[in-house]
Amino acid sequence: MVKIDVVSGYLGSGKTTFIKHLLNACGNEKVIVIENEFGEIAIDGDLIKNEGFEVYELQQGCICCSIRSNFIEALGKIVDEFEPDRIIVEPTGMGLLSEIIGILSIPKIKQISEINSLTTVVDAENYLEEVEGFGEFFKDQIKNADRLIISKAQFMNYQEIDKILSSLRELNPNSLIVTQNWEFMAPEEFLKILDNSSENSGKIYRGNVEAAMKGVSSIGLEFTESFKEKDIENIILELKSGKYGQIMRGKGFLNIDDKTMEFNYVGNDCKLELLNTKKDQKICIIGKNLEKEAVSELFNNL
Ligand SMILES: Nc1nc2c(ncn2[C@@H]2O[C@H](COP(=O)(O)OP(=O)(O)OP(=O)(O)O)[C@@H](O)[C@H]2O)c(=O)[nH]1
Repeated sequence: MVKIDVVSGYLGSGKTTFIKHLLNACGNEKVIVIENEFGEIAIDGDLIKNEGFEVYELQQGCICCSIRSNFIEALGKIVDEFEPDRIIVEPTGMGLLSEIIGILSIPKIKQISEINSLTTVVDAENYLEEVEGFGEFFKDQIKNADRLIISKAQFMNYQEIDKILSSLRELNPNSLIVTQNWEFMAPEEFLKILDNSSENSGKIYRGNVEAAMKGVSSIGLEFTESFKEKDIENIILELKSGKYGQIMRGKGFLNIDDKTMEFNYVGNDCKLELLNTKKDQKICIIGKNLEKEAVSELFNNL
């Protein structure tokens, strides 16, 4: 039986980062990662392929709803063709863990695989704010998990972490909760989190996300010309202003002053990190009431 590990979590919570740590401990296993992206431009798959791992990408919709059948087909195909020991599934940040559990429980999938772990990554820096507007997503992802992994805990103080912990415990009293700073964890510890047994209530909670999903869309942009640092700083300020809609996530690769940078917009903050490999320039932006044309002009009319 192929083990399936689902790594869910809200937009930008740290799912791909967690998976990258985890893969470093899977040396002797044949692992395939299924990456699901909400938008038409794939970013996470590139980040994992960069590290030399096998990735199967499913784009333009969530595997839990609009491209559910593609997910079922992909699982069958991966098991048949690659015979992996383990499949790690990263749903989109808007994915519903309840629906994914439902899919993994259909007889056709249960015959070839078994759920090993249901992890939800919780972003310590943004959780309390984001849960206000997107509570039903969080409830679905947190209540149905058997492991809750807190990311970016090192940036918070004890009182803030306590507040997050009591909120998580209220939603899910049984699950394992990990608050360690990832930078000090050995890769094997990440794997142990998934492979040691843990519990959840066994009841499936279905989030009612219709209201939270209203007006959410994404845009994918590709570029050939390099950017100047000053231009990107201005673009980030503009995106933060709210004039272009509520930016929920931005990610991708940009050439800035001849350097390849990873662009990461999470919460209301944006980070640019230097990459060692050259990349095609592309970004994906997800937002509520997104002014797509204006966003495109912002990047293209410099
Ligand atoms: N320092 C630090 N940064 C983190 C941690 N987890 C995530 N990040 C940063 O948070 C940003 C988003 O992380 P990703 O791993 O891409 O998040 P994601 O959940 O895969 O994002 P989506 O798939 O787009 O929803 C990146 O800039 C990461 O470097 C952490 O524990 N520590």
